[in-house]
Amino acid sequence: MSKILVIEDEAAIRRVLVKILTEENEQYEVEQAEDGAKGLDMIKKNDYDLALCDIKMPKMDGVEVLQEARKIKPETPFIMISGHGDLDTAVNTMRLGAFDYISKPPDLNRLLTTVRNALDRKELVVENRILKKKVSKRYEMIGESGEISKIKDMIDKVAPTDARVLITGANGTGKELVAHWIHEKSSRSAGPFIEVNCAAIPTELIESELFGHVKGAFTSAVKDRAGKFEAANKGTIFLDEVGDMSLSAQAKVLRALQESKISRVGSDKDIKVDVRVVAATNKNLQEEIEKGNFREDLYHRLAVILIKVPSLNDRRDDIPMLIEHFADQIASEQGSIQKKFSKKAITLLQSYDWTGNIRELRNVVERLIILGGKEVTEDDVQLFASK
Ligand SMILES: Nc1ncnc2c1ncn2[C@@H]1O[C@H](COP(=O)(O)OP(=O)(O)OP(=O)(O)O)[C@@H](O)[C@H]1O
Repeated sequence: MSKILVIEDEAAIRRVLVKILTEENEQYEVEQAEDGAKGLDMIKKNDYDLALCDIKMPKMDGVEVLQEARKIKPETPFIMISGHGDLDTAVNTMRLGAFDYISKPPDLNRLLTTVRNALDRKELVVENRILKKKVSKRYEMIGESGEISKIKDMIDKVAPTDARVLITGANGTGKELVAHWIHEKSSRSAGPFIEVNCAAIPTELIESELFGHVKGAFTSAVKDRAGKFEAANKGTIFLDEVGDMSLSAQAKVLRALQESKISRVGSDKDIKVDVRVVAATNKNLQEEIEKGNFREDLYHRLAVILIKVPSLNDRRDDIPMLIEHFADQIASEQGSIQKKFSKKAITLLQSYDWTGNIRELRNVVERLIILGGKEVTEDDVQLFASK
């Protein structure tokens, strides 16, 4: 259903417009207002997908209606209807945000095409807004504790520079989120953000994954292929679980960092790359260096800036906000209404041991939303999330 409002003081024209639209498409639900003030009032109270608005009207003219409506419902498109004397004004309303204008008496074809176009665009605008919200919500960094504020400050300072950053912290503390924001807030944000999970790639494939290969470099290399460093050119590469990288891959990464160039496996041709490196690990790299598992020179190259992400147990003040955030996120993912958590339920959750960190907290919130009552209570927590 598309809700359309016709604001027109001339009864005959109003009737014609309503008739044309209702007969054109049974999905059009058309309402009418006989002057500008009434029209604006209806816009305030309802969500219309489109308004058709006459320019010359008593009480409040169409330009005023448009300007006021833009303030309260900017997403509602306006098609202005102009009479003989106000064509210039009609053209000017486009600058004020009107979608289009039609002249009186309305030409049937032009009217219907403009209406269709305006409705299509409205749908796109709304879809786009939902998508954008979804994307930014996924990466929202929730928390106001001293610990998280320090991290946010650090991101703001470090992001605009090209400095390499090493992010440390236990599993599920939000290291990837930090890396994402370093990229987003940098001048490279229009470029790619390429993530490589070094622990998930078999040792024998990591070099080819990072640097690419040429045909014949190894048995399965049937054609030339670019690696992640090349893919991340002009952007950021995020080396997650960097502590799990083989020593030979470490040597190649070191060269890429020192000389800003790489070569594909099986080739000695150098390729220049302009990539910012952000790495993360849950390992204690100092210990790995002592054990001979990690190159000290690479460590110093990577850890120009060190960001330590605290575990959830060290920032319990953020737990209530995180619960609310996840409850909201899960409700919108599942298309259900958001459940509230009682104060006591939140306090109990706040006292738990969250060694599994934020990822574990999110899973618990999801479980409680599915299994708990209308309002998630302390009993629900004890039953379904006891530790
Ligand atoms: N401050 C935060 N606010 C909201 N969500 C968060 C926050 N920190 C982490 N998350 C969410 O928790 C989950 C785990 O975060 P993330 O993947 O960044 O952790 P990680 O430290 O990279 O984990 P791993 O070491 O296992 O790769 C993600 O879904 C992330 O969006």
